Amino acid sequence: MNSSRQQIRQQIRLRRQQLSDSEQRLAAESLLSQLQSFQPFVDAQRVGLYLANDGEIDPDPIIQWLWQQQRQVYLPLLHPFCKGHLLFLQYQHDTLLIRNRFGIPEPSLDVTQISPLNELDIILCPLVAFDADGNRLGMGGGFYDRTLSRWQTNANNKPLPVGLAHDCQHVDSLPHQHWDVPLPTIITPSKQWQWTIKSI
Ligand SMILES: Nc1nc2c(c(=O)[nH]1)N(C=O)[C@@H](CNc1ccc(C(=O)N[C@@H](CCC(=O)O)C(=O)O)cc1)CN2
Ligand SMILES: Nc1ncnc2c1ncn2[C@@H]1O[C@H](COP(=O)(O)OP(=O)(O)OP(=O)(O)O)[C@@H](O)[C@H]1O
Repeated sequence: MNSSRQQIRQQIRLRRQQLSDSEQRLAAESLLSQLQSFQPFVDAQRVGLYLANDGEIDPDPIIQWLWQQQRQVYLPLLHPFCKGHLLFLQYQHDTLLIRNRFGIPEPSLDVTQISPLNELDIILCPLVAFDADGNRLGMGGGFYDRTLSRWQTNANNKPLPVGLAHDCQHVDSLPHQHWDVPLPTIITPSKQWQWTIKSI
């Protein structure tokens, strides 16, 4: 089970790393257009995002649009004490970014900039692969699984998780584990995938 997760991870990571710069730019612009017709995104004031790494679809056009619209953007920071957990800190033009141990830029720890998770309206998540049932395979740290594990039971059902991916990250089916959190929506440059998630 684990080795096949690992194999899929490697295969799909390679696939997205091989996209050219112009394919990446086009994908990123198309993704913003898709989101602009997704109502929960249009209504969101506080949005969790990420900075592109490893060939991930680049949220930069989304971030620029949100800033223009005076919405708030939050980025993940690896929790300094709580292994495997993320904090979300506000990202503004002048936010100081420092590379984490994976080489991904993240805001430096400033407690005044932290948002409680359930005060984010929506969280746009990176992923490595997704399948026809909305199962998500990530980089393997379990960070987003832990972050999203309680969204459905939060009183306000926030934040709404939405996966972002290139079309080539879709696979027929993924082996999943009990801690995997299926996503109700995944958006690619060409399509909005929606699933009804059974309430728990
Ligand atoms: N852009 C982005 N930011 C993110 C994530 C992500 O998937 N994408 N994360 C989502 O969880 C968290 C970071 N998780 C990550 C987990 C593993 C690796 C990684 O490159 N692993 C290497 C091994 C590195 C090592 O162990 O030193 C590898 O698999 O090659 C990167 C990020 C938080 N920030
Ligand atoms: N909700 C959780 N509570 C405790 N441990 C968890 C939870 N979710 C995942 N884990 C642990 O994290 C490890 C990695 O999980 P998994 O391979 O599913 O990560 P991933 O979804 O690929 O990564 P990520 O969410 O960071 O993008 C697993 O070994 C699992 O034990």
